[in-house]
Amino acid sequence: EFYNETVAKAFLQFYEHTTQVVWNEFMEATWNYATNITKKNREEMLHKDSERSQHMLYFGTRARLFKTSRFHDVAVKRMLSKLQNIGKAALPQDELWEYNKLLAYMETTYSMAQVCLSEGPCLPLEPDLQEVMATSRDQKELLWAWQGWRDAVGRQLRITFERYVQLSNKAAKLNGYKDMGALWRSKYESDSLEQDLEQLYQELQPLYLNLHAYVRRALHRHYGPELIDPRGPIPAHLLGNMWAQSWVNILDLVLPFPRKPPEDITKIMKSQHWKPSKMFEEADKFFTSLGLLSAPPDFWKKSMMERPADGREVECHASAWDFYNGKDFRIKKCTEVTIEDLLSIFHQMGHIQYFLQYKNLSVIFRAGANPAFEEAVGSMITLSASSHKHLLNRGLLSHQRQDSEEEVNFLMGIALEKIAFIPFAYLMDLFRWKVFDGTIRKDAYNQEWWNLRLKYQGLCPPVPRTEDDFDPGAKFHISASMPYIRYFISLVLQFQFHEALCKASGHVGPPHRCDIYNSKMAGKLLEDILKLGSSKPWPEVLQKITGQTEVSTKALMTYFKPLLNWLVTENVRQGEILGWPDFSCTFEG
Ligand SMILES: C[C@H](NC(=O)O)C(=O)O
Ligand SMILES: [Zn+2]
Repeated sequence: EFYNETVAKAFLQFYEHTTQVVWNEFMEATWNYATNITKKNREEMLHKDSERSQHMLYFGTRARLFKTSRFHDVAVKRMLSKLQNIGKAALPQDELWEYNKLLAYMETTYSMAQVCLSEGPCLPLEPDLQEVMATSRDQKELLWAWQGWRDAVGRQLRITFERYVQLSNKAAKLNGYKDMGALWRSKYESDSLEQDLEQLYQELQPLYLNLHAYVRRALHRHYGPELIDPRGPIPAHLLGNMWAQSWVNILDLVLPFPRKPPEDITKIMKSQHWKPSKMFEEADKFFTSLGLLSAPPDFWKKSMMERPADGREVECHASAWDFYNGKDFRIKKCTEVTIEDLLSIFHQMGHIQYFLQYKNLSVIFRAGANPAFEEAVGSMITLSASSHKHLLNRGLLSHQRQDSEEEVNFLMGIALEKIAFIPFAYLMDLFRWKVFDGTIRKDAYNQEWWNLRLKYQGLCPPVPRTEDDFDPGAKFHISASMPYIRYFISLVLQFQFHEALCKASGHVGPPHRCDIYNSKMAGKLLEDILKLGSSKPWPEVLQKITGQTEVSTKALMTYFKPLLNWLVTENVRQGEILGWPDFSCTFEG
């Protein structure tokens, strides 16, 4: 009966019916652990995970038995093929148990790590060490936080990570992939993914090189020639962020027109007594203004919007959660009242909106058209939410007009977030794909990580590194085994979405002045694709929203054109060298 489509449909119905309970219990147990890290909650999570894995194994192996080539219903074929990918559930019981324990160990080590001052308090990453990296202008203090974090996390994970790679690859092979990198890439349903990504990177590189050269000059001005070589890489601890993945926090050091500093929105939020709950309501209002759905009661009742004050150990890295019962959706975030966190909440609420829009689909299709779509929704809304027009309209700015110099300052702020991120978002999985396929061997993990950081980001470690270090492990997504190429693709996609929705909203003029707030037309365009979940191949979904089937950098380049013009002029005027021909990392002192 494995040729019989009716049997297949009954099989899928049975899957649907049993899955929601299994997945809901698994999500609850994982949530309980992430928001209260105790041994008991860890055991409960591991137990629920193995139940879910057994369920996946049962249905995954049976889905493989159906001969679907002559089936008519494309959705049935798509569902059966998705069911066959069961990831780590393919591992033998004992190895799955070991794998889940090492995954929990890595993520917990990251979440509980602190860096202790010689005498007195120990500081966690959020908010304390992030705060130091964002606001300190003392390179010794920055180095203390940067090195301390890597000693506390990266070094502890190195051995475990080696075993994680072995078991990941074994699981991937049992799913029919040559290694885990191949399994991760398969989510994009493309046999030219790596070439396409390299092409996108090449198109964006001129933007990055001009920003890098300009920022290097500004840091050279502030920290002096003993720290900054105007023809060399930039030390990685000076960019305002623990991983140098976003440079927004050094805007004050690099402002193109320093006599026209932007208003301090964080200060305005605090003076207006903003609270985390109000930040979530503000983001929710944006979505309902588009005619989209508001977060349901469970969201407001069960989310974790702040780091708990009762001393509980929690995982602070912000994330959005679907509990697979059509009514329970949550965000977990250790929110601080800052503009950076407000924009991060817009991003997370984009995930929630996707969950809400596809909640009536089969559970197999309750995902983004591809992982990058999931990331791009919230980031695209953030482009409107961070516009001068929107912030003014929401009472977070008071200067009515932005003159052309203030506009360059504004675009620089957005570029420090988006353009600085390009090479980081690209190299994170270039590194892991090479680790999984064996190109990068375990005795060179750290050296190879810094080779990529130098090649793509033009960064150097501020102090010498050895193979006792494991600096990639000091980034959440590597400790949490969370793929990252989704953020690189989302970076390009979100500007395509922004352009399409701005057009639908009737916006005329440059894209950086567009705010789709209140546009029901833009909302409808977005709603129609979010409802599809992962039920259709993503090029079809992309075409529905933008008219194109390709990911294209055109919209991003258009958005930053005024800034690139200014940067090129400025860099030529200063006689800047693009890139880092002095490629060796020197260590001051
Ligand atoms: C960009 C990515 N965002 C997220 O995980 O929500 C990060 O934080 O590195
Ligand atoms: Zn996200």
